[in-house]
Amino acid sequence: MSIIATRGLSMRFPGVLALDQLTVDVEPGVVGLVGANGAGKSTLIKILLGLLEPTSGQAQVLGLDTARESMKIRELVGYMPEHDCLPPDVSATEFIVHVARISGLPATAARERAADTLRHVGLYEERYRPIGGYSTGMRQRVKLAQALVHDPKLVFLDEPTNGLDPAGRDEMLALVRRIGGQFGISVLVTSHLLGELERVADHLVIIDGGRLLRSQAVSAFTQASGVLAVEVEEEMDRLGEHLARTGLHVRPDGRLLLVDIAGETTYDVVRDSVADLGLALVRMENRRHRIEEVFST
Ligand SMILES: Nc1ncnc2c1ncn2[C@@H]1O[C@H](COP(=O)(O)OP(=O)(O)OP(=O)(O)O)[C@@H](O)[C@H]1O
Repeated sequence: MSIIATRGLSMRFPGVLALDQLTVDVEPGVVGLVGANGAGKSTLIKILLGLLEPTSGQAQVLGLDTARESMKIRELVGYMPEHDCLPPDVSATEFIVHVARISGLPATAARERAADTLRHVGLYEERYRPIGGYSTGMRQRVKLAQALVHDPKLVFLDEPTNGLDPAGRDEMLALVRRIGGQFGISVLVTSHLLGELERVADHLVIIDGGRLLRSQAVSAFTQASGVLAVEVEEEMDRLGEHLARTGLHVRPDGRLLLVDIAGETTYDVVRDSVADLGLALVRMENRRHRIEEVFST
């Protein structure tokens, strides 16, 4: 079953068409929603949650209609908004227990569930301190915890890496992956950085100006290219010249030699050349496309 299905979804704000006839179906897993700033990502999430009414078209989340069943959708879905408005004077524990109570858990269960959730998102001793003194990374974790505390089937994470330094981004992306893998919760995660979502998503939906550009499994973007990447310990140039003399197209790329595959014999030619020249082969592999390359062509 699709976790998200939209049909001809449009959203017009005064002077801006934020979504333009968007039709897309998404299967369970970690789904990356990619688009430049203003592409319509947050607008789509708000419609899916029933917070905004679309100008036209329909949408379903977990098989539920966003126009008629938004309360049921909110029971089953967690939402980490892009911007935060966390209360500065209470601790993460107090805040998350409060959110758990709002979602209907009794007091003891809410405390247990909040403690588990805060541990899962990587907040430990600091969870007893007031949120006002937290770093951006810690605030993002509190926002993530409030999206997860009611045990949703699906979470919408709107730009979870926003404002984080490279190490903080890596940690947040690892958490996103763990939510999808270890906890078995489907995730719709947005970013304006394609390379970021390429690392954690199973499927990518790419929008531009409110329109669907592509919706495709990450593996389909990164399928094998017709290029062999070869790395030798030393004398890469000598190997390159040797291969060029056999008629192969060769070019250096950092520590790698990229060889256009010209039939099945290419592997043998490279292997034999390395042996003939007495070089040490580090690796030889069929290069995979990087998604960014697919979009730059
Ligand atoms: N409530 C609103 N009123 C008017 N225009 C809006 C409103 N919300 C969004 N927009 C406009 O709709 C377009 C899409 O905005 P949206 O926030 O969905 O983009 P986004 O892809 O999430 O980008 P960002 O990451 O910058 O938030 C933008 O041009 C934005 O200015």
